[in-house]
Amino acid sequence: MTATAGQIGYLGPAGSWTHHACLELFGPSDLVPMSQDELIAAYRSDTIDLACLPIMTSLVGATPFLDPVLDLANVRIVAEYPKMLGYSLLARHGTRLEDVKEVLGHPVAFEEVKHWLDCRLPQVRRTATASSGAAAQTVVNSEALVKASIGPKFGAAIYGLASIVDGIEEGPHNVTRWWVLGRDSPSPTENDKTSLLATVRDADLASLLASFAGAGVQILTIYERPAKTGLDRHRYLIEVAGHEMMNSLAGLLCKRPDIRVLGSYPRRY
Ligand SMILES: O=C(O)C(=O)Cc1ccccc1
Repeated sequence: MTATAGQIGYLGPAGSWTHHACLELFGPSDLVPMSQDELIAAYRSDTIDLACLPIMTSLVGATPFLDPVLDLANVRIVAEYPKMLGYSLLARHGTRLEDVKEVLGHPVAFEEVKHWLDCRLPQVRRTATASSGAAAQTVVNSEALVKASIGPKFGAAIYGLASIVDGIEEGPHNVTRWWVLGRDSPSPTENDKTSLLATVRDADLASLLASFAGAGVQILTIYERPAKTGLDRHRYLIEVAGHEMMNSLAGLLCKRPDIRVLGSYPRRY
């Protein structure tokens, strides 16, 4: 799928959780479904204005989308979007639960419904797909009434499927967090968050953290990610309260040019 400037790329196809998030955030106009690689490439080459990706969930932690975003040389996070997800099992009309021989879904989705699948469909084959939308699309194109997909219920309306069981997620605590990537950080508000990236040797981690405390910058959370250059060095996604224009944070960033700003945006949780 190609896109022109002015459009919003999302992990597609239609019926994915990311489609669902984008409909809530932006409405239906200008949304362009893409694969993960297409989305990253389109954002990098400026052929879309915004890119929406799920980067972590409260059950699974970092998703496979986080590191490719952190790998981008130029990235601006312009919004975050947290959402509690309720999963459904979708199948072609006429399929009964006892007919299902194969369940399709995104690997992250499988972890979020693992408990239900282990209890109710323990013998059924689990097949990974690129998204919940791709899973629903495969099910609607299948011949026999033996496949089902896991994902948002609205996929049933999009593909003419039936929702045969709702509420199969492990919950009610499973929240997914999306980032919207754009070009310019939004102006400061009363309640912002800034995402930072630093790669340091393990021996230098304590002094990195001390520099935040010394500047009076409140760390909200730290995600350790592989630096990919050896075992004794890690990449840290550090999220702090406030906007990058805030004096305390701006002062810290002046003193520590090794800390990269990924974006400042209104804090949603
Ligand atoms: O598979 C999808 O529909 C996605 O958009 C990715 C995803 C998978 C699981 C939880 C949240 C997002």
